[in-house]
Amino acid sequence: MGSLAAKKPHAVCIPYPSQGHISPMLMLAKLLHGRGFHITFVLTEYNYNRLVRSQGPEAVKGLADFCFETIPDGLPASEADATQDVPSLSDSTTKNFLAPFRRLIARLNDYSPPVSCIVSDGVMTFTLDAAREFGIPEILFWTASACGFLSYIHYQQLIDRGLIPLKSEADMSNGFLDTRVDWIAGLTDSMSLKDFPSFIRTTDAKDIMLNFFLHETSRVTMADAIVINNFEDLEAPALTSLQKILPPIYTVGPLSVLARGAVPNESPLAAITASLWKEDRTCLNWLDGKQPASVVYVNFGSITVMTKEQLVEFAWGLANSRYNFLWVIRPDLVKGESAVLPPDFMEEIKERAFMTSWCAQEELLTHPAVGVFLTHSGWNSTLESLCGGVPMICWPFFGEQPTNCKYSCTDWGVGMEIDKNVRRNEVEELIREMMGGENGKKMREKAMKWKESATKATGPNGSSVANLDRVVNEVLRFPKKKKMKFFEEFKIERDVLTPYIN
Ligand SMILES: O=c1ccn([C@@H]2O[C@H](COP(=O)(O)OP(=O)(O)O[C@H]3O[C@H](CO)[C@@H](O)[C@H](O)[C@H]3O)[C@@H](O)[C@H]2O)c(=O)[nH]1
Repeated sequence: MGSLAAKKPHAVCIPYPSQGHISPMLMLAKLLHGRGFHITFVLTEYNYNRLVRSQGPEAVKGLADFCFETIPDGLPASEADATQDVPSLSDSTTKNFLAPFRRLIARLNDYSPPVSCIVSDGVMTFTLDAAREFGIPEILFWTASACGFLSYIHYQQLIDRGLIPLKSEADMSNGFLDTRVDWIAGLTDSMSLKDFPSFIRTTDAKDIMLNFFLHETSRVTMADAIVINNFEDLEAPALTSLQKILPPIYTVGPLSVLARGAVPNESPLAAITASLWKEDRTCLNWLDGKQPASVVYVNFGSITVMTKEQLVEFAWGLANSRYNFLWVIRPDLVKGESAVLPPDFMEEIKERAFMTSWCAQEELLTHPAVGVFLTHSGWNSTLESLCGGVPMICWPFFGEQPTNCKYSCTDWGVGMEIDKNVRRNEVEELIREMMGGENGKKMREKAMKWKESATKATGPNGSSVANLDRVVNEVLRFPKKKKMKFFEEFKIERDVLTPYIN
């Protein structure tokens, strides 16, 4: 190993193994590479193979100083091009990932610049044990909203107050979820239980996802710093609260904007994308022929599933609105079956719709023809929509999506929610209101304001740029001695936690 290469800081970047986490981590990795880091990007074997199938072998070839490595995910082998079962995968990350991850770092230390820091997904905190063992700093990357993070962190308090787990299944629908939660500093006052990340909706104290988040959030305090895909103006109150209870937390987003132009077009890195499905780029050409703000864009991200009845309600709502629409239907969108739409619907919409199975969403949301985004409120989608100045119709599916939806519809003033039990009339009405009504106009203006704010944060002298430089210089390159006071400050009650783990 040449002496220059040996001196290069080496960051091992490891995302949680699903699309909504891999994409922003890849952007962060590219930004670190641009700041002089040797990068090892760790994928599960399953996702590595998917990336090769969707993008070709070039996608993972990398560069001499930007390498892809794999670890197994501990789940039964599969060649499917579908999102894995989230509870099984999450459970496996806590049980099966540490040993191969540790072996990978030891192996990397033998033949590349020694690993000098870890950049890990915020819900992959097993990596903190490896960082301790190798005596290197680690930052956690929280890929979702600050309001989502703050809500997850308070799961334990919801348990302590006897609010969760739910006492019976009836609590899901008898109004109990409307219970106000107005005692968490930094969360909007009108929060109720239904706005919390969805894993509280269980009667089982041993529920895998409830316990996964209790476990993960109890360990985040061990990190040297936390970075979040966000910008200061959007979530100031939640960020201020998080700052009081966590290690230093830095907003470094929206990464999709910050990463734009960070890699020169001629660099082989520019072509590397993390899309696990093959992108259909022809939809961008279809949009080119449409009037400004005249198209409804529909996409539910990489994990959402629905019943075929729900699919049909969305379909007729879209058709009856009479607007043009571009609908991305993932092959695994409908639970347990393929997504088949009625022939009369296909006939009805053939002149004014474009349907495909996966697209270059971030690019698409900056297209002037897009008027509204019908979304599941995943955090990347929400940010990409704000960065495109596009208001949203929200149909949250799970995780912190109800929290993102709540904020989109209230504090950020950019969204309207569709009832879980989706009906075609409601879809039609909301589309009409958003595309042609007074509310839609106001929300579009508000979304444009957030777009300006995001552009400012990621532009020259922007807060996200400055924050990224601070993390790089103060934490990753020249780490100070670890401060262990956070545990005491936050008072995580491990004894209370224990019964809920395992
Ligand atoms: O046709 C498509 C559909 C999606 N995407 C991209 O895929 C990502 C999807 O991410 P997101 O909108 O956050 O949705 P999920 O895939 O559902 O994301 C998971 O991860 C997010 C970040 O932690 C969480 O906010 C969500 O709740 C969680 O479900 C985005 O960058 C999209 O641009 C495409 O490029 N093309």
